Amino acid sequence: MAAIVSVKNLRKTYDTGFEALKSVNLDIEEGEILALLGPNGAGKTTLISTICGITVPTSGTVSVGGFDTVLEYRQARSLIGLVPQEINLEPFETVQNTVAFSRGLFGKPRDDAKVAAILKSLSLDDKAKSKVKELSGGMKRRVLIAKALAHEPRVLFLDEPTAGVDVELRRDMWNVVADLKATGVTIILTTHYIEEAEAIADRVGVISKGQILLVQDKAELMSQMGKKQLRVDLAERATTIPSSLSDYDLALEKDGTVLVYTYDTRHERTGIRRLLNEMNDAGLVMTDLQTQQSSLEDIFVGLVKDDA
Ligand SMILES: Nc1ncnc2c1ncn2[C@@H]1O[C@H](COP(=O)(O)OP(=O)(O)OP(=O)(O)O)[C@@H](O)[C@H]1O
Repeated sequence: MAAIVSVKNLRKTYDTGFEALKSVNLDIEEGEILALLGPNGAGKTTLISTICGITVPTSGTVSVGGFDTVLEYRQARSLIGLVPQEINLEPFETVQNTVAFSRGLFGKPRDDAKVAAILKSLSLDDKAKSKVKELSGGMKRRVLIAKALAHEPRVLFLDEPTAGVDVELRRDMWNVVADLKATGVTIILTTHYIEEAEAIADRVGVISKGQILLVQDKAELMSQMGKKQLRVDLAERATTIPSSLSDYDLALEKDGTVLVYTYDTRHERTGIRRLLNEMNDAGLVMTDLQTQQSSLEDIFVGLVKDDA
């Protein structure tokens, strides 16, 4: 698949001297959902607003649909829809006008049918004539998305779309995002919530302290999640792993006093019983054992901690 957004060596240092982005490189494929995960202050909003051309980069380039976001701002910006973190709607305006007005801002001709279709796709058709202030929080979030889609962008950025919303509304938003993807829109969302990335992303990027630490296919990350470890305390320190145990994914830790066996929980047989027998045959005496599961959360926390 071709990259619709290409970020090259992007740096952003704010006037305060704070380096919010440190040479970020990222390609976003057309039609994918990419979730950018990161702790508070990691630089997620800075990255999104720089890609969208709202924040000017200190150096580096961003292209969207082949257009440079600084040199060809208008063309690039017309391909982008941005759903901000904060609800920034005009309370006394109707839903329909809010969306139609936003379309006009991008120089698109008036098209009532198009606006109606966008509202319908977000189940807002029966609210078209309602004033924004009359809507529930969930409906307002849908209006924000409708507004961002008004000029028919090809790439939609959602900055923390479910921050502070209840579980039901979060799931509702996930369905909205999945429906949008089905229409061919490329979606980039930032989130604090690991389960959100798990639920909807095709790829997951982890950002910390202004750097992208990893961008990986979610299924691959999930397969790492499926890994479990058995940690066996040994009665005596071992210097090498006996060759009779070479079929197992084993490592020695804690100066040879702990043998760690990594296995895939999705396999029907873990091989633990056989391993313990074979360890016994090889003369390795165990004094205790524990198992631990690595999760996306562990991977994420580990990455962010290593970066500290
Ligand atoms: N206009 C600004 N001037 C100076 N520093 C800024 C500015 N905007 C953001 N920062 C700093 O840059 C860092 C990254 O902020 P950013 O909002 O991009 O992070 P984030 O990952 O989106 O965080 P959150 O999840 O809390 O929204 C933070 O330390 C923030 O204080």
